[in-house]
Amino acid sequence: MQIEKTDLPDLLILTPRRFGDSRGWFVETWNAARMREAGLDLAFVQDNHSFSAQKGTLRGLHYQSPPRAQDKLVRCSRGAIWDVAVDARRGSPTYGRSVGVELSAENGRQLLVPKGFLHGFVTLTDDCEVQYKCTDLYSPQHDGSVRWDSAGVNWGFAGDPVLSEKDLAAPAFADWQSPFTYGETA
Ligand SMILES: Cc1cn([C@H]2C[C@H](O)[C@@H](COP(=O)(O)OP(=O)(O)O[C@H]3O[C@H](C)C(=O)[C@H](O)[C@H]3O)O2)c(=O)[nH]c1=O
Repeated sequence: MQIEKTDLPDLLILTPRRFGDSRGWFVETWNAARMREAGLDLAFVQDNHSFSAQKGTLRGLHYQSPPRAQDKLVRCSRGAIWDVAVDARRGSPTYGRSVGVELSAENGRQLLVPKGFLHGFVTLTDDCEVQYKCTDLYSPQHDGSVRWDSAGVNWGFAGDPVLSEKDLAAPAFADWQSPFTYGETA
């Protein structure tokens, strides 16, 4: 598994090895032992899978607040997305900074989004499928959003995205009180 650092120290890009042959390819999209070997000992408890029909669909920026914060391991299994994480940990030297990376069925890259980061993506193709593992179960009362266009994120996307009502109504980053503190496991 290839591990790449990003401009945000705790945000990593993982690319598991693909075994190609005349039929196509095979990949272990997640392997607990391999993650542990890499010092990434995360206990995932829920798998999510979303389908977005239209290019330009934007889901985010989302989080679950402590004590139900989630680490996420995100991949795109059909089409392509611009996947984004924003450091929302108060006191972090990179607070408010974001990183975006293209995840696609073709490149097989995965973004590891730690607790304390807002997460979102915009689809770069029609018919996009995104799958991600979470280290805590869904908890609606801890589920929160911040407006997609309020955290200085470069989405690499012009025009109006397709948004849910919830995301349209989300507070701006500047008006939002982050529940995360740097150095505390959320
Ligand atoms: C997240 C979630 C949602 N749901 C239900 C609740 C709603 O009835 C429906 C759609 O939920 P939502 O509009 O929050 O889905 P997304 O906009 O894709 O939200 C996700 O998108 C961004 C990119 C994330 O990182 C989060 O995992 C998550 O917030 O699925 C569940 O039953 N379980 C879940 O874990």
